Amino acid sequence: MEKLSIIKIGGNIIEDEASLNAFLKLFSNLEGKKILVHGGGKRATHIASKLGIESKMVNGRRITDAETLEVITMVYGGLVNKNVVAKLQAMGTDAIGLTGADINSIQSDKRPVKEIDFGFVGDVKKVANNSIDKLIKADFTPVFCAITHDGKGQLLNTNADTITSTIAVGMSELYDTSIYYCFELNGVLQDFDDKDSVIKHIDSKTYQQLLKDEVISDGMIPKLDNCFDALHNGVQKVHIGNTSMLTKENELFTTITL
Ligand SMILES: Nc1ncnc2c1ncn2[C@@H]1O[C@H](COP(=O)(O)OP(=O)(O)O)[C@@H](O)[C@H]1O
Ligand SMILES: CC(=O)N[C@@H](CCC(=O)OP(=O)(O)O)C(=O)O
Repeated sequence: MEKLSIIKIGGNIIEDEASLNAFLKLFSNLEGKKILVHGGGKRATHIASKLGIESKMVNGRRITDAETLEVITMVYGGLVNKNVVAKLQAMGTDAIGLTGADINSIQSDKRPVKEIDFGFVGDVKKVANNSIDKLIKADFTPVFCAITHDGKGQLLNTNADTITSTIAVGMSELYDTSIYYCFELNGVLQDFDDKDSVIKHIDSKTYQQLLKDEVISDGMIPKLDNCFDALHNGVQKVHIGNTSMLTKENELFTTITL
């Protein structure tokens, strides 16, 4: 099978113009078939606050009422996505920006209300791998933002890490698929105060121990859950690290296996 890399960039990279440009240069030069997924949670929180809208997060997920959905649609689907696409075009990569509604690429169900009502948040149901593959085969580079739809006209907010793992699972029917979660740190850290204390390898067993020892917290827990979901469902390899892990020179990052 041909190789496909799915690369996700976190909100802190997007916030820093120099880091974003450096990452996009690496991404642009990366050989082989590739898909980019971006978040932008920080930017959404910032712009919402300028509009007088308070952001509420529960378990790392944004409570998305109708007003917040308008903000995230403008920020993820517009501002961030189109800037990234324009920068990639300037670097010679024929990028196409997408939400999950475009070419019906990612359908989701509105999250059912249990203890918490997350509002317009979607849990991914179906990835149109063959439609996405048409773009890839035509030599376009898809750039996805953190928005899906329910197929009935409703846009839904969906965490970018989850979008990454579910696209990767869908595409693994067609390609030998690897995920690269790029963020501002060098990888999953043993000691949060020592930025070089990267845990080079995590498997299901060591993950349970890390949880028990409270070495990982916050956004890292759903990120790792997404990694294991992907590995259980056909994805070959998952990596977490800073953007330079996309180069052959950097060997300091975390690899996740089952
Ligand atoms: N052991 C750990 N190593 C690295 N990051 C950790 C660890 N435990 C918690 N984290 C937190 O997880 C965050 C990454 O998750 P998240 O904010 O969802 O990422 P992203 O920037 O990719 O959206 C880091 O910024 C860090 O604050
Ligand atoms: C439902 C939900 O929480 N969606 C996320 C989507 C953005 C995202 O995931 O951005 P980062 O990768 O930059 O965190 C949010 O609105 O914050």
